Amino acid sequence: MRRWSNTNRTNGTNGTNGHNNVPNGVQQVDSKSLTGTLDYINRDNYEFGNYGYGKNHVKLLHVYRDGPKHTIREFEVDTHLKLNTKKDYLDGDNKDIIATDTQKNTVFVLAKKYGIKTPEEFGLLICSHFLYMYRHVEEVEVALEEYPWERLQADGQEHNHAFLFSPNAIRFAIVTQKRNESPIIKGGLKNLRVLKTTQSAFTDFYQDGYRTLPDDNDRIFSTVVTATWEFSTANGVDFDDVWISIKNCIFDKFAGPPDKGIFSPSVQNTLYLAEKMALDKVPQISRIEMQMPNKHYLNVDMSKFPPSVIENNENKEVYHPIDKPSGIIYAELLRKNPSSKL
Ligand SMILES: O=c1[nH]c(=O)c2[nH]c(=O)[nH]c2[nH]1
Repeated sequence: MRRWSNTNRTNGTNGTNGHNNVPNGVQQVDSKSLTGTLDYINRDNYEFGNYGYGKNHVKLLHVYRDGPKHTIREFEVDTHLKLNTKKDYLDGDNKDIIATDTQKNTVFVLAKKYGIKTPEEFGLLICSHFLYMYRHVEEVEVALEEYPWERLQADGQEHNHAFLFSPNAIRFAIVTQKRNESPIIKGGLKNLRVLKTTQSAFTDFYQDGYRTLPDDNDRIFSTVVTATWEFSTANGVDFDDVWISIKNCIFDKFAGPPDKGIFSPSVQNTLYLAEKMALDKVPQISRIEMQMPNKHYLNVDMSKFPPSVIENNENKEVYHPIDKPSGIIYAELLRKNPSSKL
């Protein structure tokens, strides 16, 4: 391996004979043919793991104008391609490379030609375009993240063309397709931060000499939900509806009814119940995975303060939010027989 250094020795003391960094004892040959020989040996010794290339964060706003009523969708799109040769990597031969700049253009042209309904459908369109247009493309992956625009309401009436950025949750989709195979369509949400002030406990967990955390019968529960689900079909699916339904399953199992709420014995149980409800409610998904970091709000021990400072030291008002460390709870739930629901 070449050693990079900032000294400029040419007298051979660095283990070379002073000419072109050829190791001592090696007969000097034409450097081009030596490189070629080494390449040949290396190709036999090594193989590629994952590889591919593409354009990340292609920003795109699409405006659909239906008379005075306008509808917008704004995305950041990543397109990744895998070609059926590696001559670009191995030989520096660029002939097959569909430039990442071309990939960016493709996103704009397809949005202009066909419009955008949902991130999932736009992802499917981009995948089929690349596979159809270029025989040497073996696999396409398109990841889309949507900007959370909501139509503005004025006096209870929906505005025709003004929108509010409402980052309650970020929607994303990932569509991958290999040549001659069906696409894999995933939908998801992230950054959905929620908190409740009661109806959460954590008790009866493993007791040994390492445990210091006491049982807590009434704690703050806060998390930032990430959920990813996989569709078993695209036929007749209303992808917007599915996204809202699954978000509502999370709210149902986290928050419960507005007056009484719903009791959570642990993050694990709440996560499982939300996933189960999503699989029950949305037959077109085959699996769902969620992550729920436990954003801790620690009780501040007011008993340490003297009565002259604080009278009622039974504290149910003041908590100390802790960023790190944070608990992380995750699980994936799958249908045992994926085709049984459809
Ligand atoms: O809901 C919880 N699950 C845990 O696994 C855990 N661990 C912990 O310290 N607090 C919590 N809370």
